[in-house]
Amino acid sequence: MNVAPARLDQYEPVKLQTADLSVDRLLARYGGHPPVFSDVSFTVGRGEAVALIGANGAGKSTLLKCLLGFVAPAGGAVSIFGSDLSGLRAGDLRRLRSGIGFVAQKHNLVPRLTALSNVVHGLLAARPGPRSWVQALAPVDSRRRALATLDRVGLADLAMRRVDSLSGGQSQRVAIARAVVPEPRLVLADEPAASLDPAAGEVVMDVLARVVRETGATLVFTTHNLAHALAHGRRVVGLREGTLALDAPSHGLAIGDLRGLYD
Ligand SMILES: Nc1ncnc2c1ncn2[C@@H]1O[C@H](COP(=O)(O)OP(=O)(O)OP(=O)(O)O)[C@@H](O)[C@H]1O
Repeated sequence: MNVAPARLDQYEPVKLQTADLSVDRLLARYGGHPPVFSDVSFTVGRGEAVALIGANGAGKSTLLKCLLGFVAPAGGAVSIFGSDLSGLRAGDLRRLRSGIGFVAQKHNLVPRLTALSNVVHGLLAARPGPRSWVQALAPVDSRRRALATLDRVGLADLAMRRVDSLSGGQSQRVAIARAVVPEPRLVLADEPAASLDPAAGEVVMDVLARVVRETGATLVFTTHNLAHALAHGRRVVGLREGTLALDAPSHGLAIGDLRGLYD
């Protein structure tokens, strides 16, 4: 992989005070297994969109789990919104997580509920404790916000349809609406288009990137689709052989530059 050192040198790191997340010499492992990766450091600035790529098993999902605090670092540190996750108590970690929107490869919507109800749930889930009761007592406001968000992902017409009657691409757009309706400062997406056909995948990635950009939120998404990585990531971060092998602005990269990550 010959792009890594040059690209890392070229890249001007974002200033720490504007960072929404930073990963410093991160080492992740499961139990007594060898590390998934080590010495991974990068910073993502407020409002940036970053694509995270790498071969199967490189550790992309593990890295997202570290960012959410579901996998504790075995070495190094993860900071989100300026807080070192290792220093947070469980309640504070839960609160921090509730400020992060998450889109999974397979949507985790409630199939028997309408698209609208699923998006309303996104609002309630983001307000743990007594405030969720406040929302529950103000369903008109919640439904109005949820409907406006469904409109932004192009699904206002299908708001009252049960999710189990929607296509995979439509469901994934509902999942995006559910993730962004509380206006999170950070959105993480783990292969959001991977289970869709190419056309639906394009639509989902376009919608995700646009809606996140419109809210000014920061986006980190994993993908195996290198065209999606270059089109929707302002930066591309690559994992290979257990460490960071690429961190570069996407505008100077071509798909061929990324193939070395998969050798
Ligand atoms: N809960 C777990 N317990 C033990 N090992 C795990 C666990 N989750 C993942 N791994 C291992 O960690 C490594 C990285 O997995 P991870 O899912 O993070 O990779 P990935 O880059 O997201 O892969 P893919 O592109 O296939 O989704 C793999 O070797 C995987 O088998």
